[in-house]
Amino acid sequence: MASIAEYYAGKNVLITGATGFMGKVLVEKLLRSCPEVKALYLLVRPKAGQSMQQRVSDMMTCKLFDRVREDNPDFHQKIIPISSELTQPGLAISPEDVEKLTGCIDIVFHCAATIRFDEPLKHALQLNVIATQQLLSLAKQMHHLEAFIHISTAYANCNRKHIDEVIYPPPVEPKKLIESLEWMDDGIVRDITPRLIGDRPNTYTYTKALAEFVVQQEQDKLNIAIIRPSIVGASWQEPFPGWIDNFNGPSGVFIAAGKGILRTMRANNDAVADLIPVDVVINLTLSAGWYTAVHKPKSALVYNCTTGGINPFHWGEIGRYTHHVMSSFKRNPLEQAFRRPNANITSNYLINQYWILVSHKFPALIYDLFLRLSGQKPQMMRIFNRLHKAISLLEYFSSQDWEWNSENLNMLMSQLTPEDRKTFNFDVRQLNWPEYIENYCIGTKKYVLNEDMSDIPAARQHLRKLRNIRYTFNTLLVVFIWRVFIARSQMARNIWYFVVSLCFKFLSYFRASSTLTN
Ligand SMILES: CCCCC/C=C\C/C=C\CCCCCCCC(=O)SCCNC(=O)CCNC(=O)[C@H](O)C(C)(C)COP(=O)(O)OP(=O)(O)OC[C@H]1O[C@@H](n2cnc3c(N)ncnc32)[C@H](O)[C@@H]1OP(=O)(O)O
Ligand SMILES: NC(=O)C1=CN([C@@H]2O[C@H](COP(=O)(O)OP(=O)(O)OC[C@H]3O[C@@H](n4cnc5c(N)ncnc54)[C@H](OP(=O)(O)O)[C@@H]3O)[C@@H](O)[C@H]2O)C=CC1
Repeated sequence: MASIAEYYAGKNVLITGATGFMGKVLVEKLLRSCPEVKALYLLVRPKAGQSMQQRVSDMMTCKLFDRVREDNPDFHQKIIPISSELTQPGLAISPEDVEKLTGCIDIVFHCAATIRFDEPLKHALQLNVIATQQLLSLAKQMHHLEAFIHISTAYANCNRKHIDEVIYPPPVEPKKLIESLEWMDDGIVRDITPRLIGDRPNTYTYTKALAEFVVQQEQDKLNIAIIRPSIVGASWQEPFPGWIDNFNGPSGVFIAAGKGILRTMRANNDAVADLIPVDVVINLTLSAGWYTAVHKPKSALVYNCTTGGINPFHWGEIGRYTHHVMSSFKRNPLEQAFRRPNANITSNYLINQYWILVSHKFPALIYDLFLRLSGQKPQMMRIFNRLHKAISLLEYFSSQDWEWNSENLNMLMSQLTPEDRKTFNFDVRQLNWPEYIENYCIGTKKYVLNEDMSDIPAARQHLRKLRNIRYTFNTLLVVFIWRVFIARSQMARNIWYFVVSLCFKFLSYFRASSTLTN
């Protein structure tokens, strides 16, 4: 039987969401580990004044592609951008491109989605469900299609505690919902959204669940697999450790903590932090593509791609044992930190609120006052308000535990040759969490914030300065409080005089004894 790389040799692959975090890693891995792949057709839209060609060219200059560039400097010849806006009818693909795609595509990877937790329902539905439906219609017209791989999320069914590798009945029939929302204006949709999403926390998980159902409806006509990753984090090994390019999920939290902005967060210390490295997800995705095309399972296979049941890591291990995120950022500090990194995790609402007041709002207020007095625009309170909004949306995921079944993932691993198991490694039993978190933190510094590692001595110096400012501030605060206290209490005054006279006596004694010895 063909190995994975042999299977992809000569194949034309269609990828949506290639400019996104996971899409880029998928493109890179295909080019690097399946060098005989014929062509990658990427559905890309123009964005922020850049044409789709410009965006794809920029993407290929990214450091992520360094290894591919070394192996094959002409790799860009295999990349064919296709203009497409997924929220438009027919995905806004030109008739000529539709003809080209239907004539040549062998396998589809559908990664594109809106992953925002606060996305208005209509837009999330348009992109995550309707676009998936349209892509499936296009896929059905493809003459040689062998597999359709849909990227979902392990949290699509987060209203359940135990999640099997099955497609659960949708909360509502997608077609009916689409029809009903069509005539409603945005205000009405916003008002009824909480009732519609029910026990799910946001429109993202709700629409991803609907998308799974839409995909399942096509399982008789197409060879389908669904990949459900949990919280996708920086790369573990490939193409190099710690690659990450966004603020989503834990990355933004780590950065905010490293910058000394985030000092407290609500999470259940004992709950599993189900992080999964992006390279693991992509290795599983490519393996599932191979298996689906070669073995053509009778019905769509779902692969829960999680770590909790295999190699668990807990939120408490990030927060409580300071050798992880905090110590990593002390060893490799971020530039221009607001305060020294020192974040704590608590599951207690009141304690968290207390620390938000003392460690977030109070310093922000003082800093903004300082900015105002020095003629600058206050900004810290605004930053904290945004941080609190983001954190409140993440807390749902950091405060609970889920249990995912991973039978299909294990079955797939057993089907791989020993060589493929190494090249397309998705065995997270070997993942060393402290090392992974350290590389993750360094990755946020290098690839998200684009900070130079050679600036670390200056960043350390800045942290020392912050520590001295803190000591000075604390001393002044104690003296101030004491002075206020002294002004109001005779007993405090007596204690103060006693301490001062004791110090005075000690100094005189010290001076006298040093005069004698001289
Ligand atoms: C030290 C102890 C730490 C312990 C805790 C660690 C981890 C956190 C806990 C839980 C993580 C759970 C994650 C669950 C994931 C579920 C899995 C999934 O299936 S999907 C994908 C996950 N999706 C997301 O993570 C998206 C979440 N984000 C959003 O929904 C939105 O970004 C938002 C939070 C609602 C904020 O929206 P807003 O409009 O205010 O901002 P923008 O997103 O438009 O961003 C504007 C601008 O700011 C930059 N940005 C974004 N976030 C941050 C940040 N945290 N810090 C700094 N800067 C940030 C962003 O890049 C934009 O910049 P620019 O305009 O230049 O592009
Ligand atoms: N990141 C995570 O933690 C997790 C992600 N997932 C799933 O993985 C998949 C990929 O996520 P991730 O890479 O992190 O997401 P990103 O937000 O990084 O990427 C989203 C991709 O979708 C594309 N896209 C969005 N809207 C449109 C549109 N209207 N037309 C064309 N393309 C569009 C984006 O293109 P553009 O650059 O033009 O905006 C981008 O390429 C998603 O399906 C997500 O649900 C699942 C679990 C966890």
